[in-house]
Amino acid sequence: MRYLTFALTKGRLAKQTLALLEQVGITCEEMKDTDSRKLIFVNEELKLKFFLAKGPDVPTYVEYGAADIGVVGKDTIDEENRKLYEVLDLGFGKCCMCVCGPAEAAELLKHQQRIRVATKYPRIAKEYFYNKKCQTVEIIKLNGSIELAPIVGLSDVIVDIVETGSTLRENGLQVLEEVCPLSARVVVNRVSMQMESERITEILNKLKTVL
Ligand SMILES: Nc1ncnc2c1ncn2[C@@H]1O[C@H](COP(=O)(O)OP(=O)(O)OP(=O)(O)O)[C@@H](O)[C@H]1O
Ligand SMILES: O=P(O)(O)OC[C@H]1O[C@H](OP(=O)(O)OP(=O)(O)O)[C@H](O)[C@@H]1O
Repeated sequence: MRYLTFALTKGRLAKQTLALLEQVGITCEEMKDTDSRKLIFVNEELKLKFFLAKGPDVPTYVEYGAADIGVVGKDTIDEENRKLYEVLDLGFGKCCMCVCGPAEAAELLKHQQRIRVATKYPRIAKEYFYNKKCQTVEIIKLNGSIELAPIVGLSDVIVDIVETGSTLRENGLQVLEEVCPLSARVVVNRVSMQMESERITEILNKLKTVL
């Protein structure tokens, strides 16, 4: 039997992903050693391999078949736009993609023809404003601390993830429009879905019973 490989997202989603897999008997003791520099982990009994990667790299590994299955945020799936199947909503990592800014920017969104939008998610932002059809946007790609942009005058608004809203509140910003709800999803390589359909379906069915 060949190994099935999982690409899991490092960081915020990792703990809940591992806990969920554990609930359905998919365990990997080695992976819990957070001090280790080891990158790939094996469960010989189940013939499974696991690795942790940066979120935006997970869809890449899955599209190319280097991983059969991935767990990644919906934001990253939409932004990366890779060829893969999105098969299951895991219901954690819940947050919302929003257009945010200072209260005054609400007027700009209604009336101003051209606005500047800072974001880590240029594709999602472009598509959102394109579908609204009423505005020309200049998208400015940033890599973090997006809330800074309207404060220092780099942009009028931002498109970013809001979870508790505390980052916005602490910086005098607010949600102006909601783009879409987000959560962690399971993605599957297109060929693996055909070739390993039985094993993958069994894993997905087990996961569904604990969601
Ligand atoms: N408050 C939040 N902020 C950001 N992402 C969140 C939040 N809550 C849930 N998520 C989800 O967790 C995923 C991974 O978040 P994480 O913070 O680990 O990555 P990141 O912020 O993109 O990475 P990095 O900190 O390395 O830049 C996101 O893609 C998103 O789907
Ligand atoms: O609504 P909240 O609960 O405040 O969470 C949202 C914040 O968390 C994320 O940033 P992250 O911590 O990933 O840091 P980053 O800005 O460097 O990406 C996101 O980009 C927001 O800034």
